[in-house]
Amino acid sequence: MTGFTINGTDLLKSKALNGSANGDANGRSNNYIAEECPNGATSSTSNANNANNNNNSQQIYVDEAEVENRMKMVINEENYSYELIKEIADYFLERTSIRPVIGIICGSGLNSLADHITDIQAFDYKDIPNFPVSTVEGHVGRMIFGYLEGMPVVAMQGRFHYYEGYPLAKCSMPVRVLKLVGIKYLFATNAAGGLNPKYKVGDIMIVRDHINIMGFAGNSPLQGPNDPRFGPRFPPMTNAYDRHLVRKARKVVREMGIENDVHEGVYTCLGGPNYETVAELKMLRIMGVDAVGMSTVHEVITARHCDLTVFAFSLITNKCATDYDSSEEDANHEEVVMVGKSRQSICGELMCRMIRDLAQDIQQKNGKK
Ligand SMILES: O=P(O)(O)O[C@H]1O[C@H](CO)[C@@H](O)[C@H]1O
Ligand code: HPA
Repeated sequence: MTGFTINGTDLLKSKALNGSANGDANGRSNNYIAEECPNGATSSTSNANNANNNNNSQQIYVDEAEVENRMKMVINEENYSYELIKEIADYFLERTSIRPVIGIICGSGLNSLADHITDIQAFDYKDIPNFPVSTVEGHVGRMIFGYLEGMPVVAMQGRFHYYEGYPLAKCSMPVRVLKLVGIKYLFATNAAGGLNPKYKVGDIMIVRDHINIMGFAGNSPLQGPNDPRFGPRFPPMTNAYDRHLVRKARKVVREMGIENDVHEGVYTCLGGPNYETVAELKMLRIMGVDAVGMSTVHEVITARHCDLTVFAFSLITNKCATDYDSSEEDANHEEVVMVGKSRQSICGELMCRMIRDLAQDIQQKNGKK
């Protein structure tokens, strides 16, 4: 966690070292002295202890209320508080009577997935209070409520990426909004580079799992104070992509007769916006990555944290070059969007059939109750 410093003093560290929010057992308040050691390291002592403290360190008075304020600022700016997210959810709930069960995120060039939705009510991101705006070509920037295969759904035509300048928590904040709107399932889609040599441009990869490389570097959408109203501090990720929905997708793909163009694999998200070097792609392949993009992973982590059931697929929009003499063209976003558009009908059909099948399951389950 960064951003909690005054004059180089780590406020969070000071707070943690100095006891409860209401003062210590001896009735001392939690205002305390933080010491900035000459070597740049920081240590803290309580106000009372410090009277006897006679070393060379520079002393800085740290106010408990100020710490709380700073924490709130960071939570609101980067993580969005539960209350703020609820306000955004209420904005929709007050304006539409549709109560979606499934949330869909349309990837680059895949806006048309939402064309299958009927009885739509659309909200431009720019009109939604406290909502970010899409800045990437191929992402319309609209939230669409309606019905798909008879199921109430909500679709995001446009997502937020880290490279746009949004922190990860803000990129995936809409997932929490959709949770509070009432969805139970998240269907995420993306455009991705095919790293598995068997993948062709235009193929689909059902996401079986992901590798959270940004998480390896300590960057997570769940970073910061945890609000248990969303989920636990340490959520498991072993069933991140629901195994029943993966099985269902296999069946649907067979029914569609497209099994030769569809794979199951591992996705990873890099920060972007640059595409990868050959050396990076070689490393990712060794790690077991099949498709690479710049989204989805943080959305799925956020979705699993708040107990949504997740299904995701990648449209392979380009082949990644893993040697310097490769004849593959350099990746470029125009091509990514173009391939998305050229494969919109197959991606749309997969989505519709999955939702039709899932709707039948849900009906059956409800019938049995
Ligand atoms: O993941 P989506 O949003 O589909 O878009 C993918 O396509 C863009 C790069 O061409 C990046 O934003 C990458 O993440
Ligand atoms: N790399 C990263 N993100 C992408 C790619 C790629 O090759 N294609 C589409 N999104």
